[in-house]
Amino acid sequence: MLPNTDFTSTAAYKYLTDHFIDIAKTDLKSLFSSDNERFNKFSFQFEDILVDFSKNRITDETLALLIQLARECSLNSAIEAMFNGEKINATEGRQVLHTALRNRSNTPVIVDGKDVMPEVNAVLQHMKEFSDAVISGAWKGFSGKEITDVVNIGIGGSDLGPVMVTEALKSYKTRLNLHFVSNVDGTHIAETLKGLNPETTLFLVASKTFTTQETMANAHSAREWFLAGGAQEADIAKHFAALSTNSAAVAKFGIDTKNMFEFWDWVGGRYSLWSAIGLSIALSIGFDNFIELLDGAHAMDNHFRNTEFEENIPAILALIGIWYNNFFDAETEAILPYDQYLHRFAAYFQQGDMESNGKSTDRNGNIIEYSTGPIIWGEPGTNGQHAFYQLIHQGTKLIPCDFIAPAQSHNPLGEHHQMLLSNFFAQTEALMNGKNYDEVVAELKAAGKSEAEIEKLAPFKVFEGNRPTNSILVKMITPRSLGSLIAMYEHKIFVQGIIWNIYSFDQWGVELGKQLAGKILPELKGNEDVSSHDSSTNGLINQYKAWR
Ligand SMILES: O=P(O)(O)OC[C@H]1O[C@@](O)(CO)[C@@H](O)[C@@H]1O
Repeated sequence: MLPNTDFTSTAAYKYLTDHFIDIAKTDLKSLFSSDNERFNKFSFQFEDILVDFSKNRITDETLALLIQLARECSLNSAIEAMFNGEKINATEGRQVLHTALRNRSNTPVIVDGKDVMPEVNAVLQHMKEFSDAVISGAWKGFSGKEITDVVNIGIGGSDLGPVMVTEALKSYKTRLNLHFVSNVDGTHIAETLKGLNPETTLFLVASKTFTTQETMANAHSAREWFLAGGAQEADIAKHFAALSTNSAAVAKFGIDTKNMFEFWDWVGGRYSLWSAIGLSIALSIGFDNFIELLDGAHAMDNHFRNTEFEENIPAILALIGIWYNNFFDAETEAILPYDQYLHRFAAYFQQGDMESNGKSTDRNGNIIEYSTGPIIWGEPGTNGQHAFYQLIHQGTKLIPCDFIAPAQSHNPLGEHHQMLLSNFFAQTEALMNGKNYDEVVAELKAAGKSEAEIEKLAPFKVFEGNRPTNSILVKMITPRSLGSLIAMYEHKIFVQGIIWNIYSFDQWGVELGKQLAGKILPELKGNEDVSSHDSSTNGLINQYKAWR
């Protein structure tokens, strides 16, 4: 069982709350000027990943208290409960074992009395054989041609992870062209299928439940498109594979279960890219690179499980996040990758974080009185600088930011990478140091501005500074380092859920909308006006009917 501590009743929380004014009176500029060792003290290197959390509003005292908070919330026993396969996803009665999918040391992982590693490895072997065959061209379509295009049909955790990883690792791409269809909006599959050839297209229907409305609708449309292209029912086996836990539903759809890649209920959708859901990744970058991805995550798992919290990177990032979320009332966190290949990284963790910790009921079933999961958002740098950095620098909201960048680019073109990195380094420095009034006045004077102009303009050019950031510098984004980076954030999310005393691995909040959509869908069929809802919903539906 998970620990069940109300973190607001802990001694650490009480001390942090009672002394917040003093503890939070941290001026980053003075913290750095008074401690030459601050960077060395508040940064850790994990393999080829440097995590610099020194530009945060923390002191030794703050960090010690936050770590005490983690200990008072029995974080260690919670970590062991997860890795040991306890049913910590209590409302669904399931274990949480995405770590077993990348358990490259193959130590036994017992689920309901049975070591699951043999079946994990069997699926990996099946994924290897299949991806090798398709990539090599040995796998032929119904007209004898090799596959050129792979379409992954899935949504949420059956889409976001594969999209993010295949984009992030585009430099490792095989000859196959990967496409992703997720939205039930017909445009998504219509646009995707344009220009594809049924003879050389392979569909992966990715769905843990194999019941998700969007995915089933897209899969049926893909099937119709395929059969309309000259193929017979029997040819489906050569062009459709299923990634799911639900073999009965797969068979009912008409996919040969020999082409089914299984995973299990103890894998959460948003934690499933390491599973059969990662088949599109293996096809995109090759199976060996997919294994590298797993290796990197496994290395981070070992770090997280075996490192004291004082040097535990996911735990420290989690605790710093709680410091801002629960003591500074920050409501969002920005993930800002200075790497165009990582352009879907923040989107991935919108599901990863917000579907895990967007909860308001604690593990006792009581309504929570404190803040839990942050709003995750972000775009690659430098684009974000030309879109929303105004607010981050001079807005009224505190937005803790994670800046991520690779030291080495996969596209070393002229000075581009140095320009990118100069911005990466400058932004966190600017957010920390700001620019005070006197500095602004001096700058305007040097620019020849009159006293009147200076008096008018200066207030608008002041930067408060003291705005916190983490800097994550990766030697190069490789399958291994990306695997470690993803696992680092997964464990950060886990730690925060434990301390907030919530269940991070169910997602009941996605059900009500789906339920109501199921009721409205049949009402949209006929032409008669509807009156079964509130006046807004009735009005909208009836106007739709009038216009369609
Ligand atoms: O993989 P599947 O079962 O089709 O679910 C897709 C997604 O739908 C959810 O919103 C759950 O309903 C996400 O948690 C999940 O990743």
